[in-house]
Amino acid sequence: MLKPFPVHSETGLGFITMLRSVLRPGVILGGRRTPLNPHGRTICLSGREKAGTLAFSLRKFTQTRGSGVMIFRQLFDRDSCTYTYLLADPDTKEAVLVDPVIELAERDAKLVDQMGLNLIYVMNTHMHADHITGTGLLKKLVPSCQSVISKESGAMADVHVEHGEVVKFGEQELEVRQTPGHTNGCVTYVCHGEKFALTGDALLVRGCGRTDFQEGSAETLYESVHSQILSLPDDFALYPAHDYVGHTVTSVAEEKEFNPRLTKSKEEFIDLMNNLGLAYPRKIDISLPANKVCGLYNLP
Ligand SMILES: N[C@@H](CCC(=O)N[C@@H](CSS)C(=O)NCC(=O)O)C(=O)O
Ligand SMILES: [Fe+2]
Repeated sequence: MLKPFPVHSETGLGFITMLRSVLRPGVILGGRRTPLNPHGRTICLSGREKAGTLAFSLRKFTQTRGSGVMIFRQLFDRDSCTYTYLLADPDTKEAVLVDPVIELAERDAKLVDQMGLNLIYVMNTHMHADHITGTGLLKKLVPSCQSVISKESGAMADVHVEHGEVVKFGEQELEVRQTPGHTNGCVTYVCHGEKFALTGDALLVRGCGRTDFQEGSAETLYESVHSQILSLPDDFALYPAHDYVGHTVTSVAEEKEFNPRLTKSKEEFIDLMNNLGLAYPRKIDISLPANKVCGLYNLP
């Protein structure tokens, strides 16, 4: 049975307060209270949902879960369909950006400034092949921040992280989990306190990263995703680095049930991934050399 996944709040209202505001007393379906959307319209439940499945995403400025509070923003690049994440500790104001895009580095720096945050790390989940990372430009725009990427990526950075290490900003923590297969340097950043993971291109919503370049391996990806991501608790939210059809977030439970690639056997998965027949990313020839030096290459 799916459980609702965590909500990352953007208004300063607590999780419970927000849930109360969308739960209308007395609306029960199949023995469960039925959430309404903020406009008061009942969400229509499919057959599967009526059987007890309800997954929904509500997003506000800050989120309180237990004693943990984190500022969480998901930002989007329409050209490369990349998600960039801004995470911050509201008490110390320390912030990190994950997977920024060079064309939108000024947008990201402006948001950090407007929110009064102190950007300490600009991080990447892997060496991207489809766009130039905003890391180098952000380091110019916010000189005090440091770049972060995995040691395995082979890319230049101020800080190289390895499996099991923890990135701290204020009281917030991200565990580094090595999830190779899309590239050999891919990592997933897991936030246990807020119950979510930033999966990069290892796991996409109802999909996964391709494995046909950058030392990709379908077998390795299958093992990484199952052992390091889908082994997290069912209600962990999973945020990808890309989405091409409009999804924003998923959960461990959803992907274990609905991912059309990763619910297959390992042999079927390898066969599928080795026959995707995708065109190479348009910008691969400029992105890889630039990202090897954390996007500092030929900066304007
Ligand atoms: N059309 C895009 C590239 C699309 C693409 O290859 N995406 C990658 C992630 S970026 S390295 C991927 O792994 N896709 C998985 C899939 O199943 O599509 C462009 O030209 O940039
Ligand atoms: Fe990628």
